[in-house]
Amino acid sequence: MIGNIQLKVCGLTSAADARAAARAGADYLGFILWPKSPRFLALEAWKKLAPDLPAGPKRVAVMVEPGVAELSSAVAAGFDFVQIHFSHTVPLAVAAEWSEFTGRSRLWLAPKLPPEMDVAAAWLPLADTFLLDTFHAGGFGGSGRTGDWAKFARHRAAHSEKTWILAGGLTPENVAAALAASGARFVDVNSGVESSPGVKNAEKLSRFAKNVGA
Ligand SMILES: O=C(O)c1ccccc1N[C@@H]1O[C@H](COP(=O)(O)O)[C@@H](O)[C@H]1O
Repeated sequence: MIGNIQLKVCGLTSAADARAAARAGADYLGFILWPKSPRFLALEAWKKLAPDLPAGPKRVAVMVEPGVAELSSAVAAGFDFVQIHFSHTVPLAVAAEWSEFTGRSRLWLAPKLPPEMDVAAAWLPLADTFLLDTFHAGGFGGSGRTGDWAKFARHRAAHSEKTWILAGGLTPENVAAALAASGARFVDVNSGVESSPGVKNAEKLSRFAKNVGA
């Protein structure tokens, strides 16, 4: 926690970067289990890494539309939370299955929302936490592009019983403006604190944390 802001640092692939994130004040460490990501960490690699991770921050598996077997393997591997990115066209029954499997308190839903679309009312009971990332037609996350901060503020105000995480293109340079415009109390940073995909930059991380607290 930095001031009253919770921080997740995502896209980690090494223990050294996880320690740097923890030193910067991360409450959550994210590991991307999606093979198409340039920050992909295979589950076997995660299992080797886990004993060297810093104590304290919670561990988040980031997945894209997982099947139940895949989800089951991730949960069994010791993650505290599962963040699932998915197309808005995924049937509700599939999302309900994710929720039944993890329980709503461990599930972070990250719907891929076209600009004109809001979080569907039917998804809300499935998870306690929602992550709003920038829409980009060609992918699921890690775009490095900023999103619609007013839309985030609207969702947060309309459903204040949920935890809302702001993601998408956050950097040391824009995070203070993003917090002010969105009202977010929980941010997720990824490519904005990297030297290259999957490799974090300690100087950017500490500047990001400083600006979160400013
Ligand atoms: O980073 C990825 O490659 C990725 C792939 C698939 C799903 C999620 C992914 N990353 C998530 O994207 C957001 C924002 O990233 P960025 O700051 O715009 O680079 C973040 O939640 C990551 O967890």
